[in-house]
Amino acid sequence: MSKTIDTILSEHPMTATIIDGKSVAAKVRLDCRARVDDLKARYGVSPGLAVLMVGDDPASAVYVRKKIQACADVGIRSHKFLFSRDEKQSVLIDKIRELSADPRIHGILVQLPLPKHFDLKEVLGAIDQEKDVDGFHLYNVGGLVVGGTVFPPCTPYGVMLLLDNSGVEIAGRNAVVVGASNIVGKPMALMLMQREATVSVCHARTRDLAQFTILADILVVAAGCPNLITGPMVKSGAVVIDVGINRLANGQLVGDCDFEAVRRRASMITPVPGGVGPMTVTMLLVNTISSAERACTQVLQAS
Ligand SMILES: Nc1nc(=O)c2c([nH]1)NC[C@@H]1CN(c3ccc(C(=O)N[C@@H](CCC(=O)O)C(=O)O)cc3)C=[N+]21
Repeated sequence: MSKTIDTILSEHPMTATIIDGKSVAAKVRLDCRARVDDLKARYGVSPGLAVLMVGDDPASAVYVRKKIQACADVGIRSHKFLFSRDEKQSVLIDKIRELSADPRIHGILVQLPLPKHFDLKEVLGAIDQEKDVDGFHLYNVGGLVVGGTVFPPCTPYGVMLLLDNSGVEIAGRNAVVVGASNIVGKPMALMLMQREATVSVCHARTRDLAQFTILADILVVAAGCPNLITGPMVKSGAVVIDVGINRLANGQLVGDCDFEAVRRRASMITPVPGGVGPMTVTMLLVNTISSAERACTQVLQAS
């Protein structure tokens, strides 16, 4: 009699295949390049992204630099706007309104986190929803709830692409999301739900977290706690997506999983760095290009 997959898995501790975010990102960026060239040829338009950054948080500066470099790589114009950390909110909002009205700008991104005296809802609400390439405006969040949003938020969108690109079946499977932030955990859960996964959402402080994670066929961890997920918490053969980015005291960059231990249980795992991070930046490019394409075709329909 042939063995069930569960028997085979329990008899053979596995070493997970590494899901290479960099190489998937490179493939998607090739496609981006082609779409940018096409926009230029058909409409004489090159997509434009505005990146607004408040303060000089070193991590934010690194991410902003990566985004701007990625834009340059595929032919997207990027415009960076820096504000001092004690800038008035109204000055930032005026700039967002100006960019919202500028037809050469197709995407507006406000780098987060903002200093405490900013009201995040008001700032994000000032972004034209048709240019909200981060997908953080309430309109786009609502779209996500109903299914089929205009701009899926970049990190969970990138995770879905990694899963699809790796041939992971989603419908009917158990997905556990650890971390319920507005930018990763919540939209991630909604996207997995939309694809008919059975979704549980946990927190770093969930009691007996392992009781939930052990059921996951697909485990997405975005809690920002190094070593939160240890080997025994992971079901044999699970697909593990580590969204955490933590800088240790020794300067090392690690995710939320004890990578070596989890790797011996999982069938696939994303590394940190080189997993979800490169996809986040890439999906920003995808959203910006989609926005430019939409703007071009809308002009045609109107005339
Ligand atoms: N409005 C807004 N939109 C964002 O998309 C946004 C944000 N704010 N605030 C911060 C988070 C974080 N984020 C990352 C981008 C790139 C990597 C990335 O490229 N990581 C590399 C390594 C990074 C390194 O070496 O430091 C990797 O994982 O391989 C990670 C994280 C975007 N975010």
